[in-house]
Amino acid sequence: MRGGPGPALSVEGVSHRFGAREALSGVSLAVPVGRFVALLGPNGAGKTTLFSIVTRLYHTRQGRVAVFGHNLAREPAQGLARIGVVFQARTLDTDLTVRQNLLYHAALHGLPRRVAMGRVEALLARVGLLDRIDDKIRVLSGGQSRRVEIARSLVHGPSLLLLDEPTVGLDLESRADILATVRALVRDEGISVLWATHIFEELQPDDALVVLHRGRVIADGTAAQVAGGGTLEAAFRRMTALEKAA
Ligand SMILES: Nc1ncnc2c1ncn2[C@@H]1O[C@H](COP(=O)(O)OP(=O)(O)OP(=O)(O)O)[C@@H](O)[C@H]1O
Repeated sequence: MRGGPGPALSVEGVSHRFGAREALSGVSLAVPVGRFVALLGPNGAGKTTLFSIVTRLYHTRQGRVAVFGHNLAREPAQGLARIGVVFQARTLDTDLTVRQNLLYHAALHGLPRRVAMGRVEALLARVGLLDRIDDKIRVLSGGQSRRVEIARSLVHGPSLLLLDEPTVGLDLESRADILATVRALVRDEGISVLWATHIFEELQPDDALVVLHRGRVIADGTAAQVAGGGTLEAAFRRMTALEKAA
């Protein structure tokens, strides 16, 4: 089932501290159903902390997070079942094959093996890696491993995909490839996506964009609106300079 009440992801007034350090301060954003939303912020902006809250790795004490209308504080299982995640750090077992990694993930989600086998093959075809299904992860390139992680994140049939800087460390071609794969999931399958990045060039003018800086949302709109007629990078520098001066 896709859709349901409310946006795919709704974050309202979320704050988080690590001791004295405030990593997030009153962050609100939404990922509408079937949209690609970019969360743009430099290192340390709070992107990973936000992902950790949305995936319930960290407990939210302040604010509210809802996934397809399920408040994660009250209905965590229903909300989390709809989420697929590609973490910033690599999380595949390099000594197992592509197939074994994905089947293992499917088993963790309680999928019957026969259903899982079919789904794994379909997803690998989707990310262009069906011919590598019996290769060990260790022989794949960085970009190919990322595509396997994207396939794995979809094995349990989520409708909201969270990707935390999935293109970091990849060459230009692999970056473009990963981005195209994810945009196709949005366009063809109606998956809702929150894509965290610090790379301005990954955005298209009509992408929905949330700019995070030092734990606060400093801009929200389409990339073209936020860029304000210039480049996104120039707009970002202007906004953060204004903040420093304030
Ligand atoms: N476990 C932790 N303990 C203490 N401080 C932390 C912890 N995790 C993150 N922080 C701090 O919280 C702030 C936000 O970090 P976070 O990793 O969320 O940012 P980010 O936008 O994901 O950055 P990056 O692009 O480098 O991953 C930073 O100041 C960071 O040093």
